[in-house]
Amino acid sequence: MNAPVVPSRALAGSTLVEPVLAVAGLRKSFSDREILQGLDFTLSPGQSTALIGANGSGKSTLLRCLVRLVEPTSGRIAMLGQDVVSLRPRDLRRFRAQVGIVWQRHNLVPRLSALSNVIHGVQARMSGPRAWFQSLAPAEVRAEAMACLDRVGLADRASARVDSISGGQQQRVAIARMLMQRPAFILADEPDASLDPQTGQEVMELLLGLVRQDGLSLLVISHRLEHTLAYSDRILGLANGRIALDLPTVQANAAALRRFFDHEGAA
Ligand SMILES: Nc1ncnc2c1ncn2[C@@H]1O[C@H](COP(=O)(O)OP(=O)(O)OP(=O)(O)O)[C@@H](O)[C@H]1O
Repeated sequence: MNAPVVPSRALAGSTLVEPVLAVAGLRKSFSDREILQGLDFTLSPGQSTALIGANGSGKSTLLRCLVRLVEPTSGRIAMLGQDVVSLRPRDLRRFRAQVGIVWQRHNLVPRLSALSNVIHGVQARMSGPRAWFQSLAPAEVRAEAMACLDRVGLADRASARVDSISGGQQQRVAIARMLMQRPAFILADEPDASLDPQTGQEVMELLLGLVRQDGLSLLVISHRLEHTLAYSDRILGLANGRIALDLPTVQANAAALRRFFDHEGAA
């Protein structure tokens, strides 16, 4: 039987803070390979947490399990006050609408404008043609989409076709689209991959700004050591199917982290 998730309270200064995420005994197997071998951790709200580990250590699997894009084999997940594993399909959809996901590949519609793509983000909250077509979107949705584009520094490219803007700008449009969901929690799976160093840095800065200025919580996978050190408050390291590292970023030692990136602990 699964252990109940009792969100342990974390002390932040003198205030008791409810975790935004509590994971207990999380396991995931593919065929006979157990990739996640019983993970336990909690995250406090309003923090940026970096998830690191060697190729194949299970980072993406963990992220996907948190929103049940991959079904956990066993274990408990409490996120944003929801018992995620027990959610039925309709409630699962509602829950997912509160979680913004940023992928390495952003799946924008290339021939549509940046603004139209951002408007599509409202589908998490609204269905039908009004969520699909810029011309049918209510004025308040269009205004909110413009505000999201402005938040990512692209208000002046609203009418540009997505296939005419740079890779970094496309990633920003994807982040603006995700903001249309009004998420409370962001999961980001290598948002800085396939971008040049400067652009990757700008995207990471943007995500950290959402934590610092907008109070969102972020769990971000990055293969770049310098980004992990610069853009997180806490670092979780996966190795051999377990959480093998958990420390505040200010205490991190670059050489010790390097081993996680290079070879340590594929599952
Ligand atoms: N749907 C699946 N079916 C079978 N095996 C899978 C599936 N998804 C992932 N795996 C395997 O699980 C292991 C962990 O994969 P995962 O993508 O989670 O690792 P990762 O740490 O994110 O790797 P990377 O850093 O290379 O992206 C890998 O061996 C992978 O091949």
